[in-house]
Amino acid sequence: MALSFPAGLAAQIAPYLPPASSSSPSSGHEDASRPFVTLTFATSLDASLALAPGVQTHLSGPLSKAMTHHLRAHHSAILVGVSTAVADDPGLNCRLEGADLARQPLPIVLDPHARWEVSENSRVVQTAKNGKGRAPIILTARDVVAKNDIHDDSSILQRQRLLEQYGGGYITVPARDGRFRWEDVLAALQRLGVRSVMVEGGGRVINSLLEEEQQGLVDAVVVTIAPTWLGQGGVVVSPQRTTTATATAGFVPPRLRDVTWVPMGEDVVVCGRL
Ligand SMILES: NC(=O)c1ccc[n+]([C@@H]2O[C@H](COP(=O)([O-])OP(=O)(O)OC[C@H]3O[C@@H](n4cnc5c(N)ncnc54)[C@H](O)[C@@H]3O)[C@@H](O)[C@H]2O)c1
Ligand SMILES: Nc1nc(=O)c(N)c(NC[C@H](O)[C@H](O)[C@H](O)COP(=O)(O)O)[nH]1
Repeated sequence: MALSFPAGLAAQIAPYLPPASSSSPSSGHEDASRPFVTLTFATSLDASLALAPGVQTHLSGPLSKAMTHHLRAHHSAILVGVSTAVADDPGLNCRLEGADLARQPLPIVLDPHARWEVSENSRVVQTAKNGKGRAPIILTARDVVAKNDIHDDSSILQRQRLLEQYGGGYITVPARDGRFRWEDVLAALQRLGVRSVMVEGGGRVINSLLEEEQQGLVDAVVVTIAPTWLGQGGVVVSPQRTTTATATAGFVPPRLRDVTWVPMGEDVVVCGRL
């Protein structure tokens, strides 16, 4: 069913959206060499994204869910980690009333080891096939693809061919110990023509972007807080402190600035900048 997001709420979120064009003076995003980055997710009162790894948990109420789709309509890409793609089988499209293909964001999946067995049955592929969204681009570690693409029958190549039919595919990014540097991820997106990306999760993706040395890459933060406790054992947002920071008495924890709290039904959405 198509979602709708009230104009009054949209006006309160507007200052945190990426600029319509990179030359907009209101953006606060001076660096045209990389895309505008919005970090956004829904959390419980105990900072959980899901009841357990691999379990999809609906936290957002109808209004904050519509807000997420409003954000999707204003970004050129949506990024998730492979465990979210596997757990949720997401559509990764904008399902707002009147959203047309021209305004659909490009789904990006961080999958260094090419673990996601994306197929014709995956919801994101079905969505692209039905003209309701775009096929995903999967970012894979350079050495993983190098090992596989010499075999014509390798499953990565089959998946690549499937995705290419709909305009998606794999691209490779340098990795160290199976991890990409966010600068390299953003540079790859920039080369694809992505001007703005919303990073939706899951836990490992969010925590890695909130590590001290990566925070400078985040332009806006939009977090939905739902009035529930998921309990221990969930997927928790709690970034690693660096060794020096932990050992230093004067450690100043990261804090949002330019903060706006927007009640949305039973949830509250907190917007800010890092
Ligand atoms: N509430 C929400 O807003 C929300 C949003 C997204 C996902 N989720 C939930 O979160 C759970 C998944 O979260 P998770 O933490 O298990 O996994 P995840 O979705 O963060 O994916 C983790 C994987 O992504 C890749 N990855 C992450 N950062 C990387 C980096 N810097 N470089 C290279 N690869 C990187 C790695 O392969 C890693 O194993 C699911 O249960 C899903 O339903 C909730
Ligand atoms: N805003 C938000 N509220 C939630 O309660 C929840 N579980 C997610 N999860 C984020 C995740 O990135 C995607 O929303 C899902 O993977 C589903 O994506 P689709 O709707 O199928 O496109 N996001």
